[in-house]
Amino acid sequence: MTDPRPADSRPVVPRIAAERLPELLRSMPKAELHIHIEGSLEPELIFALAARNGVALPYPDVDSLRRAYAFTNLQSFLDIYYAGASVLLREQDFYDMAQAYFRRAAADKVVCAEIFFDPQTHTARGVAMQVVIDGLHRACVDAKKDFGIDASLILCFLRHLSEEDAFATLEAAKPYLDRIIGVGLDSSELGHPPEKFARVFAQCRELGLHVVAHAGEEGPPAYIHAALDVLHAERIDHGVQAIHDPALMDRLARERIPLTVCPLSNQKLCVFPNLADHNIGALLAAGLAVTINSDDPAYFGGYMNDNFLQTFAATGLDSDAAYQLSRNAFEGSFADAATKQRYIDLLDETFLAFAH
Ligand code: HPA
Ligand SMILES: [Zn+2]
Repeated sequence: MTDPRPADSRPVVPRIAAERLPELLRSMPKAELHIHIEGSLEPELIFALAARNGVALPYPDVDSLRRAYAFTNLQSFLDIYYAGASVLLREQDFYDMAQAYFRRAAADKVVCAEIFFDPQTHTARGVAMQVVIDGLHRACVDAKKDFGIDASLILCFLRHLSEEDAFATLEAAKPYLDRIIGVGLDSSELGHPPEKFARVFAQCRELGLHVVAHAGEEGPPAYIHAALDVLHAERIDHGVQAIHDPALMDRLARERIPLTVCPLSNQKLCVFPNLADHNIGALLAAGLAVTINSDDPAYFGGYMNDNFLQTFAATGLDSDAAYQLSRNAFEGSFADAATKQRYIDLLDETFLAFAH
């Protein structure tokens, strides 16, 4: 069998026949680097938690809530996403939400999950930072025990809120920084460029936290430049608008900056008209360190395997791309070098098993 890939550091992995691709995509080990845990809250759990906590919802039942999931852009989603999160009040609620995600992720062969959470969505409703972090952290510890998933937490600042609010959030999180691997930036992108949070992120870096940021989901390439140059983001969440800036594309490829791309999210929020129009193939072909992720799986119609299977079916990506996407995620994770190698060995073993 000939291997068409360039003779760089990549190992020789066998190409898998197209008819076995769905099975390969389902069974290969994965890292999920872009998942908002509040976006994993399924309508059934929203209603169960609302009943448990005596929270009134503006929808009579699960089906009518689900019918409201017809989004036209990022903001139309965020409005419903923040409303859904209003049922989360107690430590056990955060635990139950995260545990449900880990159960689904394990079924999709996720072995490493770096989870975003939005504390301001909760502290603004009077829920203490400790309640949020205690529940999520306990679920992360049990994820290893129950599902074999290495799970860690990334605190996201809401960019539609002020710098002052972000600083207050960082202050409230300081007693718990040993349970957080990094910080991110999410919520409404347009009109809220990364520069707004330059000083907050500078302090986060001084505290030894990893830094990621949403940029170039709906916003222009300039926001990706700013995430890299001003916030010193180590990964770009989404980043698909980089395609409009050739110099930026060169830089992202040269520096191997991971892009945590979320195809079903992009489809549901009308970033691309159809999945078949997604630019993931072009980003990969340009040598960018692209990964596939679910973003807000309960709202966008799919978890990791749905994202992989539907994207490959719609765009015609092959098994070489599958290998590269999974490997990019392991290399782009914040795991230590030995753990990354263990993940990559697992990936290689899967491909070798499929070749026989
Ligand atoms: O896709 C997203 N973009 C920005 N903020 C978010 N918060 C949850 N999901 C998203
Ligand atoms: Zn996101």
